[in-house]
Amino acid sequence: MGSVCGKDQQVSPRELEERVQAERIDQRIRRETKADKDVPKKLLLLGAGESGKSTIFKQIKVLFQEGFADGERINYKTVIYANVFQSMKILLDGLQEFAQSDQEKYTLKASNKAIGEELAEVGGRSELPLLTQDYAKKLELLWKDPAVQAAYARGSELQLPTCTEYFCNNLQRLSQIDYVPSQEDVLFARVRTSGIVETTFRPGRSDLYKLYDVGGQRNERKKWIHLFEGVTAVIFCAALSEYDQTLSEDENTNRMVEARDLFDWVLKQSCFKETSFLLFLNKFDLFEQKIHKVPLSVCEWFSDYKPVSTGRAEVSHAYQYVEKKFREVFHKNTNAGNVRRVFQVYRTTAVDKTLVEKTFNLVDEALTRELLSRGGFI
Ligand SMILES: Nc1nc2c(ncn2[C@@H]2O[C@H](COP(=O)(O)OP(=O)(O)OP(=O)(O)O)[C@@H](O)[C@H]2O)c(=O)[nH]1
Ligand SMILES: [Mg+2]
Repeated sequence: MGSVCGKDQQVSPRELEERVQAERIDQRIRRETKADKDVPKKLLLLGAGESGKSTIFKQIKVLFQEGFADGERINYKTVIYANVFQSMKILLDGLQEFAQSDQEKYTLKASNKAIGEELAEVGGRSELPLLTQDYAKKLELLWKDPAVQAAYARGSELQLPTCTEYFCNNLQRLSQIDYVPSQEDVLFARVRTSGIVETTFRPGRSDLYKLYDVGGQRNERKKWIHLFEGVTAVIFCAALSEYDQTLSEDENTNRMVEARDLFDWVLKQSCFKETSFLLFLNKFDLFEQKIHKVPLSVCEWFSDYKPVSTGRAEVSHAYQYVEKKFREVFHKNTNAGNVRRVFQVYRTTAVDKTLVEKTFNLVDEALTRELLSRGGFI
């Protein structure tokens, strides 16, 4: 705000008094925010399995820390290879199941049958091999086989990892002798989180944050409770595109319904009465593809959804509907008078670095504004 007295200006006593007052507030903000900058604000990433929490966590390292060094990326090679072999094994098992009702559509080309048998056996081993160029050629033949593509189109019924298409479209590159995974490959690599991981970061010149990532599958959730004290904000991830999928740990429960019930449960926790909630409606890239093929109403929570049109307008209409449903859950659990519990919804694609950076700038802005408002500064 600068000096209270301009050189050439005539200032009335009332104006002077206002300026002195403003300068005092400014000084207090500067003092207190400087002290606060060194005390990390606690952020929890919560959400069901495969909603994208660890991918957001990895992006923090890429965006606000040193990224993944060569050595760390090389360590991801075995994870990526395991993702590839397991994806193919799931697709080949799926073929067998689907072939029972449509033999012709779900049978491999005669020239690929022997390769299919070999790779189904490899994919089932507990110790998976390295992806040699020979394996990559065979996997590529299978991936392009119309029967495998038909099974992939029904991937929602198969518990296929989200990264299947990304890695299967890059088999040649992945199998080069000197292959070192790129930062993007690391973001797509799927490892189920078990336990709790934490990191401290500062986006730009802003506040210091401590971010916690947890395992989202049901058997992991009992560990969450140890983190619930002193939380500035919960980042709740829900995968938008999984409205037609069931849980990998319980094939009778729809993933979106699980996300709703989990969100509801987290909101009810007494430690979070005044905690801010940042809802990341994630996997938007996959949602916008799927919405044209699978009606939103297949999910029981969205049974009354009516599409309005086709194309981009429909994507946006469907997204807004889902956002509204989550907002209802938040408001059902939050008294109208509780202005302290800030709620923001973000449409995210966790594998998109630029978008995650923009989202975190918005998150930082929202949390800073909210903390200033709590301190009575604004
Ligand atoms: N295409 C796409 N893939 C995503 C997105 N977000 C996450 N993924 C992929 O989805 C898979 C699962 O993501 P994770 O970040 O491991 O999910 P999680 O919530 O940590 O899962 P748990 O550790 O089991 O709780 C990974 O292969 C990610 O690369 C997204 O927005 N778009
Ligand atoms: Mg995880």
